[in-house]
Amino acid sequence: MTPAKYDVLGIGNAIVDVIARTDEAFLAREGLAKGSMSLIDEARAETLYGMMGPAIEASGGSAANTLAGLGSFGGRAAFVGRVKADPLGQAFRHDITAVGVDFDTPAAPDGVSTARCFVLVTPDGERTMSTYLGACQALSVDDIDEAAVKSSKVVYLEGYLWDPPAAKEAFRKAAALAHEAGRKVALTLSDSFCVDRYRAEFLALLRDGDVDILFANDSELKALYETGDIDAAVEAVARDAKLAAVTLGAEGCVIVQGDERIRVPAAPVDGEIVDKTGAGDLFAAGFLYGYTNDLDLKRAAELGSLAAAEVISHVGARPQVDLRSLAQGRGLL
Ligand SMILES: OC[C@H]1O[C@H](O)[C@H](O)[C@@H]1O
Repeated sequence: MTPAKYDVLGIGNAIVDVIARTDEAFLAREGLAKGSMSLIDEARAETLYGMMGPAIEASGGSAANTLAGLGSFGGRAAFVGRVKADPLGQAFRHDITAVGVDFDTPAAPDGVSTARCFVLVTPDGERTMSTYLGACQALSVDDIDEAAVKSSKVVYLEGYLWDPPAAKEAFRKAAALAHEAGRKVALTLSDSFCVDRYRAEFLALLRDGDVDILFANDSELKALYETGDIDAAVEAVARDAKLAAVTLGAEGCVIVQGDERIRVPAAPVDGEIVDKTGAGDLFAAGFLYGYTNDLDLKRAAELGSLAAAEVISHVGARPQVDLRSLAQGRGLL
């Protein structure tokens, strides 16, 4: 196999987050299920924005957050996703390339605007997201660069890609190309409601061997197997997935490979939990950095836990410190 250019090539929705604090009463009034991601249209996006308190805008998007984290660890990453040639699209491109991630997907010159995710953060740090997909809906198979995919150790795909109509074909093409080249395919389940929408397809991807590494949090995994029992869900995923990294919030994580279970505690958070947005994305960043740089699974999970703890200590889903230095300071690299 030829040497890889990238550790990870990620394909995902290119989104700018609009983040504001809120309270439980607002969520209830607006019919928003706490902790979930729901899709909204442009009219609803404008209404919601009008009702939100003071907000900050910051680049987001689940897979993009993961790649930004991977870059911060010193990994080599590329992103595929669609923005429009508008100010938010330019900001998204600036932020991801500024952390060293290659992003060559051209911006759509016209049509709907760059995607926005309205992130409402309650006092307990939980985030509730409403996403207007905008320009992401134009992502298609034509955006998949065969050479880049084949030259990446891992192709990382977000479950949210099942929402924009043409993106799942891009997803399937990238996965097939990666396997043709002897590379690995990773999938994050993204959100328990997303799992509810596409459960059968996600299970088929696992059972057909289209996915080599699965990322899920406890609610996503329980949704996948339609059980309230996380231990039962872990045993089920052990049968279906070659390798799974399951995050369990304050309980840390468990890495599942055949009969092996590697449990790693949550890393301590510096101060209080401010905003849980991006916790799973940054866990995946650390894990994939370790995995693609030949560290053992336990160390990879420790890097994931460290990155997740950093991102929930502040507002926004991208790291605010150099993760490589942080990991070196903790003796993990
Ligand atoms: O996982 C968090 C991300 O999901 C949504 O896609 C938001 O953009 C946010 O940054």
